[in-house]
Amino acid sequence: MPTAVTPVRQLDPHAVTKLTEAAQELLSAFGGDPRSSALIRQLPGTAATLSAGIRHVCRPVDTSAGLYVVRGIPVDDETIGPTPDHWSTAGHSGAVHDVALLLLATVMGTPIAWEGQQDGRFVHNIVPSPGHEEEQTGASSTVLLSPHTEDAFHPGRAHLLILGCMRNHDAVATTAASVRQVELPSADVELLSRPALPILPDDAYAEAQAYAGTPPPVPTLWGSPDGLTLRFDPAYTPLGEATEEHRAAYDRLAEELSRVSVAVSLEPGDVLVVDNDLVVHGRVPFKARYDGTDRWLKRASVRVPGRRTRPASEANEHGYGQSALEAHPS
Ligand SMILES: O=C(O)CCC(=O)C(=O)O
Ligand SMILES: [Fe+2]
Repeated sequence: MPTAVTPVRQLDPHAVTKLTEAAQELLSAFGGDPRSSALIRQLPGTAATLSAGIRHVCRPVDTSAGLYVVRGIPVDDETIGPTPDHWSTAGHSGAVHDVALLLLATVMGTPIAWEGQQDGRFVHNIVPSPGHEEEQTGASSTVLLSPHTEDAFHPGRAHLLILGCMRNHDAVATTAASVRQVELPSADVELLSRPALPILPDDAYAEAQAYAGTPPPVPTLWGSPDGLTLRFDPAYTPLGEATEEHRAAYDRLAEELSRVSVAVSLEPGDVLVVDNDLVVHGRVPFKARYDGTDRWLKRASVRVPGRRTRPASEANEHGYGQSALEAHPS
């Protein structure tokens, strides 16, 4: 896999100071709790005070790679404390980074959360957890986290996925592959644009997995007015139910995604922004230490109002009984 030539957008020191101060002020005003609903309500007001420089850095993706890294935010390895060994024990650790991430997310669109995931938090902690090593979720480690669209099972999934790096001593790479860089015969694109198979809720959504409704078949590719987009999660797609022809086309897409895949090894302070309609992401395997020094990411999800990257038919999907909560009305 080639090492990423990732577009990097550098924040100037002035912008970083402003962002960090704004995050700190918000946090102090709401008792140090980044989950405070009053703090979440205040995000648009505070985000509106951020500089034109930050707004420019947070502009939409502008290359076929479909992603970028925002660089320049300092992370103090001491202050953030040890890496938690489960999202549920993260408490307020690294809270100022939660708020900074939410401010950037609010400049880009509307942050969303899921009641059924990480207790409804708007910022998830992605850490390796004992007992979850081999899952296809953010908590795994020893297995390859295969390339996927985030929350692919759901029509309300994020347009943008944001991963903020707190710690990554072993330079464990996130992988990313853009559909805008694959080369596929038009017959494959046509076939994969038909709704043939459902995408089932992933292991991070226990409640949705128990949903009784019939899983709706969804297209894998879609020629949107803004270009080709994808919705892809092979680990949760019942490929055995597809025709041989369909499966072969799906496999060719997977191979192409693997061919164009890049490895992005995040450094503390890096904020990776992935366009979830263009890019599938995953992670290479690694060995967790469980000694407080493990890799630690913070994740936010964003809806971008007015986007035309999804087929209209998605509006009829039940979403397995899950719904996303928006941080503020879009
Ligand atoms: O750990 C990573 O780099 C990515 C994990 C992942 O798939 C996610 O956070 O959505
Ligand atoms: Fe993911």
